[in-house]
Amino acid sequence: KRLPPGPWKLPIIGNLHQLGDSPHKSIQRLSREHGSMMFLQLGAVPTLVISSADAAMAIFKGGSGHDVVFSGRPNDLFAAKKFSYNLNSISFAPYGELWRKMRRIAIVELLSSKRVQSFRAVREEEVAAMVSRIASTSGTVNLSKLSMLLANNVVCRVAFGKKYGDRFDAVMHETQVLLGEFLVSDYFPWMRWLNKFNGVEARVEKCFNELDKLYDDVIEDHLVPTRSTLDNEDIVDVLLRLQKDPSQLISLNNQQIKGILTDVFLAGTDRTASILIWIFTELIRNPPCMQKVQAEVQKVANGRHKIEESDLPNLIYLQLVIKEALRLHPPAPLSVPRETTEDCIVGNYEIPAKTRTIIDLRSIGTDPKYWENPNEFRPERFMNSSVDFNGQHFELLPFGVGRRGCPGSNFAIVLVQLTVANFLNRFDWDLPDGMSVEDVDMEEEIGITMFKKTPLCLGQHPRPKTTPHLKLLRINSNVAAAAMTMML
Ligand code: HEM
Repeated sequence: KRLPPGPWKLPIIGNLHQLGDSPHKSIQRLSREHGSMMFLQLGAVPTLVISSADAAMAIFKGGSGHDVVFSGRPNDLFAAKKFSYNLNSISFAPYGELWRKMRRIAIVELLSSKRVQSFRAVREEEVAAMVSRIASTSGTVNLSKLSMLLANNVVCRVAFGKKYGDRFDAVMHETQVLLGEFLVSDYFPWMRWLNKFNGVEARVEKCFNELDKLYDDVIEDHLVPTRSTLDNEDIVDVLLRLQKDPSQLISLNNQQIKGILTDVFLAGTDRTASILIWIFTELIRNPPCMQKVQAEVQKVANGRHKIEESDLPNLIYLQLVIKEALRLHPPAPLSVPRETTEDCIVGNYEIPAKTRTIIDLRSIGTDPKYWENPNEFRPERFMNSSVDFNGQHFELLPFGVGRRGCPGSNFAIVLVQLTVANFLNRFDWDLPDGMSVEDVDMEEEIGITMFKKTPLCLGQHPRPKTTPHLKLLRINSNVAAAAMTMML
């Protein structure tokens, strides 16, 4: 086969030894040497890495015909298979009828603009509660921890109707760890027996059983006959309603409902929290951007303590800041792995069926062909630019691309905007005493979501309440002048 180029490989392990502790960085480095379509042999798994906008375009641009072939997911990742209820989730279902029907439910019922809008009160209440919590803290706050807690609270209420607190936190954290862990059996399927001896299987079973029990409890809470969902269905309500609806294309079984809940939970919590942390990390390192975005937020707040969702369309610079953070720090930098469903030819290369495909979203977002000074945080680059993260612009793909692209971007972005805006409206932020901008640690911890390795701890200083904007005062003085004239 005319495979794409790649580094030399060792017998049996292939290129695995070249990935090291930070696979996303090693892959980026190797791609620079071998090209933006690179072939790696990871143990027994043939792997294609796509790392430029042009290479992504060659596969996913409408009309190339390859999008479908690259829409499979691997079906033999040990932890993913278990936590997706044996591939009964949107993220891990094989490309085909089941996936299509579940994805349709996600798009039409769970994550549509209307549904996201119906969760507005939850977001506003939880962000306000977090602002009060920060205000009552003296000294520095751990923004990494609080971002995670906030995202978790919102997703719990939106998905389950109430917060489940520590019980959920712990089990979700362990699920993430297990999904992100390097497992020998994922690269050498004949070594699956190893998971029994190194404790992985026991950990996965324990964690899965806890999660499953939790879902059972949540579902039971939703089945009490007195429960009223007239005005505000949560995601479990919607899924249970669809389960009973004979007009649906699919009658979801409980395994599938739980698989979808895991999708929502993992993506909704971690990826949202991760980008919040990176946004604040970049703002604290770039004081002019911080001042500019804060000035914009305060202008729009016009003396009010709260930024509401109706204010968000007016926060133009804030939107550029979020786009720029997603470009430099896509929360899933290597996306969710794909697998080719059949042999295909891309450009000059032959790509065999069952090739695992990694889309290196970070390399794409920093492709020097499309981005000037790609590693600098410069939100202004998006001014007067139509480039967006909706999967249509191949140089910016933080939410992935093609038919398996992320269906949850609306859900995430509105919470991110609301949180950043309110945190900037209510507080000034600075680095803890003795720390300078150069000391901010940018090291990343790669799992299925890429977090900042060391927690982001910042000083917060409540902002004094400002008087309403001058324009309003001017209106008031005009009203006063008119009243005076009338009196005279
Ligand atoms: C900042 C937040 C988020 C980012 C950066 C993100 C990113 C991604 C990426 C890169 C993928 C893989 C796409 C591909 O294969 O091309 C993905 C898939 C997915 N995401 Fe998100 N995501 C986010 C938030 C969410 C939220 C909030 C939800 C749901 C509540 C969600 C649900 C999903 C699902 C279900 C898939 C699998 C889609 C499929 O296989 O058909 N995501 N996401």
